[in-house]
Amino acid sequence: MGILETIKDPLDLKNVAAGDLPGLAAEIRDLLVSTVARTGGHLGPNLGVVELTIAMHRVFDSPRDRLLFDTGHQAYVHKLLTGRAGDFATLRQEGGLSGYPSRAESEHDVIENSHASTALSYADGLAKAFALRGETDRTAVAVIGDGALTGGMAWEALNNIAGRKDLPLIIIVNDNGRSYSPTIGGLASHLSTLRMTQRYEQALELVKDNLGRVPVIGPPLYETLHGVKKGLKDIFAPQVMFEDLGLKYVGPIDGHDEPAVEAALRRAKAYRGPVIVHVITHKGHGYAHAENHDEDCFHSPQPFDIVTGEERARPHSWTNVFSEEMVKIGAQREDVVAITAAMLHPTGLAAFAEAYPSRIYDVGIAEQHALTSAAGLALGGLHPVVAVYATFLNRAFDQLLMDVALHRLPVTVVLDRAGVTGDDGPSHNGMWDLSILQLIPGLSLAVPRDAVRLRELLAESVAIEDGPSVVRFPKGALPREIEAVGRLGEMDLLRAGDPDVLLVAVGPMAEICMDAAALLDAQGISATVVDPRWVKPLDEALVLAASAHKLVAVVEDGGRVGGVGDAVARMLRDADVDVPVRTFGIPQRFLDHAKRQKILTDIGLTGQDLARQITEAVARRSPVLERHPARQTQ
Ligand SMILES: Cc1ncc(C[n+]2csc(CCOP(=O)(O)OP(=O)(O)O)c2C)c(N)n1
Ligand SMILES: CC(=O)[C@@H](O)[C@H](O)COP(=O)(O)O
Ligand SMILES: [Mg+2]
Repeated sequence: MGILETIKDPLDLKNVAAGDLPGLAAEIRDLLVSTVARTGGHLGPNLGVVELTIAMHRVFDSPRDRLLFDTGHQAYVHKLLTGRAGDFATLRQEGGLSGYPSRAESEHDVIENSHASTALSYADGLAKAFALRGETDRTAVAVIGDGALTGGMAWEALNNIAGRKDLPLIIIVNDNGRSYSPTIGGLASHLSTLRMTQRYEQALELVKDNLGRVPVIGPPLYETLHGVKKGLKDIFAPQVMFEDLGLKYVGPIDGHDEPAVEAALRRAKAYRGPVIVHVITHKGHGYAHAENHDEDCFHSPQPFDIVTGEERARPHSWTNVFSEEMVKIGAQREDVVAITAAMLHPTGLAAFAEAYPSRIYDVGIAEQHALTSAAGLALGGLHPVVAVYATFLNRAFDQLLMDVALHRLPVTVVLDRAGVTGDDGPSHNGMWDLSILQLIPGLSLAVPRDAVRLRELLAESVAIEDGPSVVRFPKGALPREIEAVGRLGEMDLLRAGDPDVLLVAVGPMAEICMDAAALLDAQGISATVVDPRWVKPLDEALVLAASAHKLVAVVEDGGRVGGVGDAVARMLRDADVDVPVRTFGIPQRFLDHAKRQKILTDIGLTGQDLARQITEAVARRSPVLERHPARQTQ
């Protein structure tokens, strides 16, 4: 029996002999690699925190102490140590373990995240709550990566935490020098100076030796540690930064030396005030294919071959088309620059960066800054293209509204992973943008239905110079191309029908709308299909088209509340066109993780389901169909 099998609860881990911990770490790594090779997932980040997570659970008493993982993508080891090793094979599968902390899964999971840079704020609040309730024995512990530490919220939290010297709150900076790519910016340079210096090994030894000697209680202990640190301070300037913020600093600690991490955490815990423990780890540690993976150390690989490290081929995707197109646009337009929030490769901007290295800005995990910095670039005479995942744009709503749109600035935002993404669960689905973007005055919003339209609409978007434009597309493989049979204003007519139903197909929903139309035809219901291409502003031609039909059905891969369907209904109301409008989209709830296609099927976004629902709707409204109910069941 392996050691991991004996750990049903963190308490069991505390009883494992120190000499057995390297064996446990090796077991965990094997399980991480063999599982993620099959399921895909966040391998590199988790391989890097094996010893750190073991040490955390040996030192703290979860769930009485609260262990928080920023972003949450590196919580697999935590899951394994909190009674979920037996279920680990179900990772990221429908009904199985989530790829992030999940409150439904375990009392040891406190927050459900995946959006970076929030954990310190949660920890701040928890520590304040413990204090106010007199629960003085409890400690809030947050692990945050060097990447997540580039996010503005983390610094807002640090500022507050530094203001409350009485709160027992431990911030573990898991510094592996990388987000996906190497982490950028002044903070990253500070940290990397510390890591890269030739005297780093010497420093680790010095800290380790001194940690071994100091007593394990209270502030006097910290003063001893402080003395150690002051000694280091002479050698390394960068750590002064945290001290200058007023936060106690312990480190740097070799994050793969479990006893050293444990010792540092015990001392930090004993201090009973806010402490930063700076831990140096290697992303992908212990699996050579991850460690040597230049692009992102297997940050989140597809399923892969364990021996060769070769990932399952990714299909030609929307991201690839955007990537190619950006290089072309860059050649034609010297004023076009691009911004990524620490996701150069996943957003497809790497090719642009290679072609035009002076025109790419990686701003770190800082979507708010990305948008307002884009506004500045636009004020300076450039046309920025900001590429982010749709769900992360939520962060920067106010910046897009007030800093870009109010100033009518030419900024193009490109939203990848729009609509249902699936495997990453509720926080990753890009189901908010179609609703929140409808609120922004002067913003133009394009939704391409296929690769041809993505090229077309991206070109049209960067040509807009009097306000922001957005292009959004989903995760994964490109759909089949659907050619227009005509044009209605700016809209593409995909299928001409008689005046029964007008299907408004929002971008990639065109495919299922065409399927539905064919099925409806077989039921004797004629459907016209239009793709508006621009869902904001909506084309006036839609009013005329709608008034010529008995029912309008809008189909979108966004939340139903406030989305395109609602915009169409409002437009028709305002024009006094009295045609019923049905909206089909993502129900306004948090969707559990599952495969994207499975979720789309479950929520009725398939040709067959649409046809069924529209048939029912028509039947409810049409006297003809009511008189001939048999037609409904054909
Ligand atoms: C707000 C937000 N923007 C972007 C991302 C995408 N993202 C996920 S993990 C990651 C890098 C995280 O780096 P770090 O915090 O250093 O953790 P590591 O993976 O290196 O352990 C990024 C950019 C995100 N999760 N949240
Ligand atoms: C944690 C995070 O935000 C990313 O790592 C994300 O999970 C990647 O998603 P994709 O696999 O769709 O690029
Ligand atoms: Mg990192």
